[in-house]
Amino acid sequence: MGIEVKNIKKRFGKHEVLRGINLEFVPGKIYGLLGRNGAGKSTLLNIIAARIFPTAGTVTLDGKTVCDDDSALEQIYLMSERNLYPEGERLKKLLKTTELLYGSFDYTYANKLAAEFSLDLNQKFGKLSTGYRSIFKLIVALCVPARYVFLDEPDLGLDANHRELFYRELMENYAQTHRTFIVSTHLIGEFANLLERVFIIKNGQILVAGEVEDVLAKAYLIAGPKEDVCKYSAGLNVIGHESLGNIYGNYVFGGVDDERHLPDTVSLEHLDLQKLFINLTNEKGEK
Ligand SMILES: Nc1ncnc2c1ncn2[C@@H]1O[C@H](COP(=O)(O)OP(=O)(O)OP(=O)(O)O)[C@@H](O)[C@H]1O
Repeated sequence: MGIEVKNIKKRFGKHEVLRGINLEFVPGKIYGLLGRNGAGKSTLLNIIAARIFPTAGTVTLDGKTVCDDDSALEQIYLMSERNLYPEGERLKKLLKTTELLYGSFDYTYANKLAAEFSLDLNQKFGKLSTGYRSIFKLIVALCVPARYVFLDEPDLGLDANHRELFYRELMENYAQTHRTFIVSTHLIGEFANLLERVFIIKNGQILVAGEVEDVLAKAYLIAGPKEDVCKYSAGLNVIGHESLGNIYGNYVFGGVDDERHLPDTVSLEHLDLQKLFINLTNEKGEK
């Protein structure tokens, strides 16, 4: 069961941002939702959390339409990249409001996290720096009882030390609760090892969906002298290339058949998630 997103379309005026998105989030996994700036990630997450309505399509949780069903809606929490909290409100009061909305809230855990991140919960939200706004929103996201937690750019403004701490806390929370986390981020390199499944969104559609391991198993860099590389890559799905001096490289997605003879001059290695993402989404003018 889990969350099923079926044929979601979203138009802002003439701009068709989402063009028939289909995806599924099953319980107990960590997902990455990746896409370039303006690809439509936040729009999609806002639709899933019923904050905005789609032009077409449905979102269900265990078969119940999320926007019509309060019991389904309270199982979903979206940490937005936008700051939706009143600037003049104290953080403690904002935690109370969250508790009222979600029925319960883990204050012991929130206090522990606040101490770890050196966040004073007596402060007003408007007084926080960009990084501390993210930290506060992350604490809320980790302490609400929702089964599906969507994190939209959770790393916004976090320094390297706080990012490490956040990754650690996220994994610890995941190990203990087996909730589903869906992370939309541009820090692909840092998140790659934490993600189990990935969706790559491009031009308002899902371009790649699957287990990170399976996706990367199909992604290669073929490198060597240009002529040999091009000969070896003939007929493969070449998604990009690069040259460094005499060495030429083709990026390939979709696998390499075993029958091909690899010349001694050519090397074949797997790509990491960030390199694959860059090459799949590189076209100028496309998102
Ligand atoms: N309320 C709105 N009215 C009009 N256009 C909108 C609105 N919200 C989003 N858009 C447009 O939809 C497109 C997708 O925006 P969205 O914020 O979903 O992208 P994103 O993938 O989250 O981008 P980023 O990584 O830069 O945050 C953009 O072109 C944006 O300008």
